[in-house]
Amino acid sequence: MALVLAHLHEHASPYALALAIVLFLMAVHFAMSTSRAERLLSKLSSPRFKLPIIGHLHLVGPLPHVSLRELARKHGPDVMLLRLGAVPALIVSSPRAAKAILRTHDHLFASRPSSAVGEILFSGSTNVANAPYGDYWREIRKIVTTHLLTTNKIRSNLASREQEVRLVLTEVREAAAAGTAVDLSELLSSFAHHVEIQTVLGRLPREAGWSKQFHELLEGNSKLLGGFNWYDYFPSLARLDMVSAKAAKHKKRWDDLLDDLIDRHANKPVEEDDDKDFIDVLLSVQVQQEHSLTRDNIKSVLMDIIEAGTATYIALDYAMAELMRKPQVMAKLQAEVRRCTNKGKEVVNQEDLGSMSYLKAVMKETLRLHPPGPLMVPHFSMADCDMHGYTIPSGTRAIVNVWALGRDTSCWESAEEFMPERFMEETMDAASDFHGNDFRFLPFGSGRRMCPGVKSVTVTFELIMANLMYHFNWELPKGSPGIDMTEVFGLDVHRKDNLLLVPCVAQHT
Ligand code: HEM
Repeated sequence: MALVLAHLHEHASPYALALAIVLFLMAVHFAMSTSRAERLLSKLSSPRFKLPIIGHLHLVGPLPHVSLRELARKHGPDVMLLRLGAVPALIVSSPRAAKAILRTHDHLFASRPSSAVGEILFSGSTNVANAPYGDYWREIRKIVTTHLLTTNKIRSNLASREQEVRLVLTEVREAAAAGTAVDLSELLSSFAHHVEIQTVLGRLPREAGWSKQFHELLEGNSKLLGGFNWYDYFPSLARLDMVSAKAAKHKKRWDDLLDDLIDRHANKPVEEDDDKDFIDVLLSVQVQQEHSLTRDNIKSVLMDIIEAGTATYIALDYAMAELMRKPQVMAKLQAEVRRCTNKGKEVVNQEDLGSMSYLKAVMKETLRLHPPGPLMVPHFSMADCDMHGYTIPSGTRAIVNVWALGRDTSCWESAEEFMPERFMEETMDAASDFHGNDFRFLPFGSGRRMCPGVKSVTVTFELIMANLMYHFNWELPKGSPGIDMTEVFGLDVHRKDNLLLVPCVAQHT
């Protein structure tokens, strides 16, 4: 390069020479910073068997949370470095390391890595979950937490939640009367998504077609964004037309639906503050110009909220599956719910839930064993930091294996067993919660990027579970081989098979 510059010095114009010098300096800077980051990362523990181009990707099986735990046991129980294609990733597998990333260095690790497909689907990653750390993320996160996920708003949405519960109960009662099985997975999925759709669209009358469209769109998201996607690890390939075109086509379908819904809201007057659904809120924020939100920003945030129903459904499905595998736990839960609810109630409501401590323990235990996002959403560092004697360079992706934390045998007794009692008052783990303070148990994450939906999910989970326990007894269909807990890894981790159960109306009601 120096020879080329000397040659240019003799023969080229001053302008070309200046340009060449700038390019040369940029190349030197890039090479130096890359090699510095590489040097720092190479000090971290890492599996030896790395292949050209794909790095360690071949060591990650179809259930990445499981393979990462096995690899961590051998190569880095706290942290290890994996080369996932072109991307170095810090795999965090112990409470101590999770605390370092999500508390001690939370301010440095609070960004998100960019994802080529996420950029297209969320109009430049302008949803809350994918937005890089900065002013824009702070603004939209504040809008979501102050207008949608407050205790008051959750309380004012209770009527619509209870209405969704009623619809589920009606379907289950019909199956009970006919003596047939219900597809509880399907029913819970539709319930959890409707709760979120209702929050977003509340003011519009329910139209059956939307639900189907949202369902298809969410499935599309899961296919494009789910799993250990190769295009996240080979960013330059992701820009190839094939992937981009698919994502752009899918995004167009989201746009058509959301634009229609936003237009309908914009053309209808809103009277009371309490009647405002989330689209109203976002539109009024836009009109008052409190924040510079574009329509694309609004659509990205709506997609986040609608997507969130999936994790709630997965938690409910696992809870019912575990209860069916442990009839004594189900009986104990039913006894509590029936004891704490007045006889003959049509719907167990939020006031009844307060004293149901075993129900709360069942939710915690479900999320300990089956966090719907076992690897959370990746974090991304914005500056160098020192951790356990290593310097982690800026621009490193961190993947926290919360599934492995929840099953760590050095932290939990009988770690693989579904035992809600561990979270009851008389035990050591009773004080443990999922609000991001116990680093053994992080189904909602911790720190600045922690899930803002915790309170909302808790109410939804408790309400529907209490009602299913209060009104019905449950059995497996005749000849059923039992509950299959085989998992599938996608955008979230869920059970492979749908849960088919035969309900029977409980006599006490
Ligand atoms: C069982 C249900 C749910 C689980 C297990 C769950 C879990 C998570 C996790 C692990 C994260 C990433 C945390 C991190 O990176 O540190 C997250 C982020 C997020 N969740 Fe949830 N979530 C659930 C339901 C919901 C609901 C119902 C909503 C809203 C209505 C919601 C809204 C969000 C948003 C907006 C983010 C992005 C936060 C950010 O990046 O700043 N989630 N969630």
